[in-house]
Amino acid sequence: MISLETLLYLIQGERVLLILKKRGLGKGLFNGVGGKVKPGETPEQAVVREAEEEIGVKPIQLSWRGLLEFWNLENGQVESIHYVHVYVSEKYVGEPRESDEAAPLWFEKGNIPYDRMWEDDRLWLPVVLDGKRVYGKFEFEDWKLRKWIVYLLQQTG
Ligand SMILES: COc1nc(N)nc2c1ncn2[C@H]1C[C@H](O)[C@@H](COP(=O)(O)OP(=O)(O)OP(=O)(O)O)O1
Repeated sequence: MISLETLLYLIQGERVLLILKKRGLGKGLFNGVGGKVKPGETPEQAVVREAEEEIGVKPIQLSWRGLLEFWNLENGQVESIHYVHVYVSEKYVGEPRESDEAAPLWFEKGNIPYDRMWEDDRLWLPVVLDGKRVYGKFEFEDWKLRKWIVYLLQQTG
C-alpha cells in the first residue's frame, strides 16, 4: 500500500497542539492532526478536512514544512509506504475539541512527549518547530525504526 498523508501542528506562541490518537495507525500515541489524502483532494484540502473532523478546528493559514517518507517492512518485504506532507498553522478558527478519532492537548515546545510518539518524531519535529523545513526518509521493520536520513531544506522566500 502506498498512501499520501498529512500532518499538521497548530502553534500558539510557545505551545504546540498534539492529538492522542484513539484509533487507526498510531493508536495510543501523540501525533499531529492528519490522515490520508482522498482522491481528488490536494494535501492542503485534506489537512484542513482532517483538522475539522478530528478536532473541530479550521486552519486558515498553512505553512508547508516538509515531506516525510515512512516505509514499513514485514519479513523483508515492503508492507506500506506513507508520503506525508507536514504543515504548521498559527491561525485557525474554532476551539480544539475531542472526537472519536482524537483527543487534543497543548504542550510546551520544550516539553514534547517524545517517549509517547512515533520513534521518528524526535528526529525531525524539533526542526519543524524551530521554523525550518525538512525532508526525511524512515525505514521501519514491523513499525520499529531501523534506518533514517533527514535533510534540512533550503528556505525559500
Ligand atoms: C511511522 O511514522 C510516522 N510518524 C508520524 N509522526 N506520523 C505518522 C507516521 N506514519 C504515519 N503517520 C501519520 C500520518 C497521518 O497523519 C496518520 C495516519 O493517518 P490514518 O491512517 O489515521 O488516516 P485517516 O485518513 O485518518 O484514517 P482512516 O483511513 O481510518 O480514515 O499518521
